[in-house]
Amino acid sequence: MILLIVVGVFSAIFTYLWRLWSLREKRQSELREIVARKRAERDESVKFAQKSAEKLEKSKFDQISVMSFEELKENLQNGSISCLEAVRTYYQKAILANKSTNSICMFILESEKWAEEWDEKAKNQEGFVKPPLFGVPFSLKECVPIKGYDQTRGFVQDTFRPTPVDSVLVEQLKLLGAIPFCQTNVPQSLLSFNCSNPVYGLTKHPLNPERTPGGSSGGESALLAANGSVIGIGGDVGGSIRIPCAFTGTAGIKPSHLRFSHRGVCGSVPGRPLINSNDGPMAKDIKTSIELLKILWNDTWISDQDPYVPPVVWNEKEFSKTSPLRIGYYIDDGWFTPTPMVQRAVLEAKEILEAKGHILVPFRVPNAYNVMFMFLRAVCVDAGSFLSRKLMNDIIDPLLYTQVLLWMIPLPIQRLFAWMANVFFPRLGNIMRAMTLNTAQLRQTYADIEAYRSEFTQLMKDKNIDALLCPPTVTPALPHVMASKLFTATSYTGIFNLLDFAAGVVPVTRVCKEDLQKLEDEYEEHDLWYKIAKNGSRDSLGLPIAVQVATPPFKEEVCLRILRDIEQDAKFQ
Ligand SMILES: CCCCCCCC/C=C\CCCCCCCC(=O)NCC(=O)O
Repeated sequence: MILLIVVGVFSAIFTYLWRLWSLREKRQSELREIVARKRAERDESVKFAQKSAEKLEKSKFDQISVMSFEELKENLQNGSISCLEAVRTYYQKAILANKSTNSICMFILESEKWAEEWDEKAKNQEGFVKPPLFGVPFSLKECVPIKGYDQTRGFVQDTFRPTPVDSVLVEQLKLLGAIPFCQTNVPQSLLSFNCSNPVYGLTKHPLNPERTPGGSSGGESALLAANGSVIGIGGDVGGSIRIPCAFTGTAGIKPSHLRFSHRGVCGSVPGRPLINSNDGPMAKDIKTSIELLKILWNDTWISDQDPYVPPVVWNEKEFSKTSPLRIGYYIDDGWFTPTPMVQRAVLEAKEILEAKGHILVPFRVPNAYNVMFMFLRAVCVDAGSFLSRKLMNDIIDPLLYTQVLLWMIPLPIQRLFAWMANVFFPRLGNIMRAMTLNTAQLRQTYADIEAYRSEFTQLMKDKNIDALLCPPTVTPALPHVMASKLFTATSYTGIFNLLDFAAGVVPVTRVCKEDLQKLEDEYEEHDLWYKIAKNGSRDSLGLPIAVQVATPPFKEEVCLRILRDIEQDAKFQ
């Protein structure tokens, strides 16, 4: 009798598990079919762009392909090249860049027609005045809403659900004459700084296919670095513009969150009120982003569309001041010591700024140990359950396994691990306590973030500091698999989302032999994360290294002025 009951219970459990497994397998095979359809659609879009590009004369391609953003704009304005020629040139350049990087999700098929329409207006419409970005092609991170295209964020379940309207930023760029011509790749969920997802695959660093171009705007950074685009739009919740730029030697800025509209913009986790994200420009240099932002913030068009955006226009007076600034700098935030190459870059940028007359003073990040804790708790507002649920209903990208595994551990067990980890790996212990257990804890963290914002900005005021200079992350571009394991290296970028500062990066130098020697001799492996950082930084000779500049909200012009000052004299090539 007992035996029968035992056998019955076991077979019931087995049947239940078997059904669950079969359902999952069925779902996975449906998802794989969807991926195949989406990839076929992408291949078609590449063919379309290739066919269109072939219609462009080689001499025109050679002429346009070497133009900077400024030159492109000028030549389109004076009519020596047409919008269609510019777009076709960038189809060709992007296809080439995509071959080595896999950075493109989709070409925007209407871009050819939009270019023709602008050319037609310029030719035949009486009294037509060319808008300032007339015919300039630009690329878009896949999650930036553009009408008629998916924003999957790397989730298979979100394919074939095209968005019905453009984001305010895309609408503005189009009105100003710019032509969105392709969407670029992201990591699944966006909450990572590698760049891989089951829909579009793995994006590779243009200088080393074994390494990541960063994330989550990694398709943008790879495409720009491989000369496939002249300007792109990325998005940043914890470093997603700045880390990809730093890894690939490109430049970009995340403005404070109220300088652009957020209407219809879908980030990684919706509903995280105190970790403020923004879209922002990315390009080969900061000069290009400055030119673009001057145009976008020329008037109050954005706040006329979206009353939540204050009517703050470009402050040329602030940008073109020549008086010296007081800049706080640090090479270590007290949470994660950067590798020697990253520290050297900050010191070199400091010298450049001092040579330009600015005053650099050491700055210590207050309460650094708590910043990453607050950041993670306030990003994963629901202890990761929104993302876990989405991921469980999808094909999970292998590069996300570490993160997913951590989220899957039940909260009480996370706390138990935290207690044990405190003994041999205190930083992990700190992080394992980060997921919130209840709304009271979350409310307290919001209160702590608000208090931290006050403390931080007061400290800057007391020390009379206008801006901060610091590393953007801990290492050069990492091998693909290491990025999601080192998610706590986002302390350098995440802090400025938590503070809602403007923050941008410019490349300053490249990894040299002395850096690698110092890495071996001096960089200590206090725990597993340091070990990964050290390992990931080996064999990185020649990879770009950037610095980060941050300023309080609505001081983007000061941030850009400093980034420009660094860019002008940095010996980065
Ligand atoms: C038991 C502890 C579990 C901790 C698990 C944490 C898993 C990692 C979660 C977040 C990592 C934070 C990385 C931040 C990268 C930010 C990238 C970004 O800016 N994305 C843009 C966007 O989200 O829209």
